[in-house]
Amino acid sequence: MGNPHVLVVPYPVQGHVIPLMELAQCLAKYGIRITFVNSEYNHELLKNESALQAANIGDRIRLVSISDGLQSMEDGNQAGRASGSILRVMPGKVEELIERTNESDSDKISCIIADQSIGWALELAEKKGIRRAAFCPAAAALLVLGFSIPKLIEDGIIDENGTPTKRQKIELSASMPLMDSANFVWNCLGNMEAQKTIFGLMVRNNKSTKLTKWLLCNSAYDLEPSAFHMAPHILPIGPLLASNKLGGDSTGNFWAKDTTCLEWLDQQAPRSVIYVAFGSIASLEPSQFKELCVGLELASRPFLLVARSDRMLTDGTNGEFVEEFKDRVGNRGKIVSWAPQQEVLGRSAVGCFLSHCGWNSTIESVSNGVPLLCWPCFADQFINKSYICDVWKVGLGLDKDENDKVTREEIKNKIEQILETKEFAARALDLKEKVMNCVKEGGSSHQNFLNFVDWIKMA
Ligand SMILES: O=c1ccn([C@@H]2O[C@H](COP(=O)(O)OP(=O)(O)O[C@H]3O[C@H](CO)[C@@H](O)[C@H](O)[C@H]3O)[C@@H](O)[C@H]2O)c(=O)[nH]1
Repeated sequence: MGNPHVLVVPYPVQGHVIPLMELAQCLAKYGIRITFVNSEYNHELLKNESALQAANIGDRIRLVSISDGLQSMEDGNQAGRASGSILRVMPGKVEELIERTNESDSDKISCIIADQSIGWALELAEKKGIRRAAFCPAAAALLVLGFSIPKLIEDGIIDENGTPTKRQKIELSASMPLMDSANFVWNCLGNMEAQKTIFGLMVRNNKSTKLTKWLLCNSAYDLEPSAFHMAPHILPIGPLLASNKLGGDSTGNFWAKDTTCLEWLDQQAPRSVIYVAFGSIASLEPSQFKELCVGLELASRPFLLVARSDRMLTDGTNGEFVEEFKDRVGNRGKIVSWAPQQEVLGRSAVGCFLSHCGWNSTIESVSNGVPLLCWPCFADQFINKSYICDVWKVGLGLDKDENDKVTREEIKNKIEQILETKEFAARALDLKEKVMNCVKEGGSSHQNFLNFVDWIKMA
């Protein structure tokens, strides 16, 4: 019997592929062979990524592609539509891949690690008699919220479709983040169709997750003690970061990282720079984007802004505006279309991170002791914001005005407040130490990971 062979199946968007790729590399270090399944579109973006090639551990990680039924990256970013299409097309393709791979006796798949948000992959593993594990790239609190759906219905907080019966704030248990029923992950997606699809999938995924005893999560006991207390079967193995591996760059990026910003950062004073990025999906509408830029300008401090041309600069007028803006701020500001984010957050020049609060961005910031300014846009980002501001107290929220806009004054004021109030940086450094201890040898996340490796090798 050769080394175990694990099939890793992420939900095909950037914020899920990066942490699953980190997990794949951690497993490969322990001699486990990996077949990593990408959608055709993502595969094209990833196959030339130099960091990934460099980090390939011998021949242990093999990237393969299958169709996900989506026509474009943009389709993939429409939560409801994407999930529906993925559900129709991907299971059949993954099944074919398993059958093809298992034709060879020496290559048989011994385990499937499926993204928790695609529970069908666990159902497929069960049908094929293959051992299986689920991995959640988001907070354990999101899983706990999902598990609480029957109780939320029973208590009359939501109806059978997930629609809140009234607007209210709920706390699933003490020290869990407060959740606004208007911002439940399934009902801040923009339309009813998306809500129904995502809500239905969460209910189904709750059931599929029971098909394995391994429910891993990219989090740590020290980050979410109450959530893990409520659902002790969730096992944190995070934060999974490039810096936790043998070293090297973060991998799994769909776009080329502009590393010129690292040289620029190294010329700035310690804790002076505001790093601004909204992950891979969120976008600001043109007038809000301009207001953000003017707010950064008013703050009179160095800033590094990630503005992808397909998300932030969609309106033609933004392009022109950005050129004028760049002229005005000169070397005080740096704009890139995709940053090496994990490396950026590790630089001493970064004083705070203005973020949409995707879970990866949240834990990357926390792991580097960087305080956050929170601008959540959709899905779990509101829960993450609540952790940052109310539970860990390592950040501040950016409030919207009566026109639903974050104004330039609000941006300038909150930047000043977070950089000038020393307690935010002190608490962020304290949290960093606790969290990084979890992934060190002997730490709780590390131990969970080793137990998981042992289980895979028992096959
Ligand atoms: O210039 C950039 C911008 C982002 N990143 C990386 O891209 C990832 C972005 O992930 P995340 O912060 O989680 O944001 P999204 O891409 O929006 O992630 C989706 O997936 C997450 C995990 O489930 C959810 O928490 C989010 O709400 C959801 O939008 C992170 O690893 C970043 O380091 C870069 O490397 N360079």
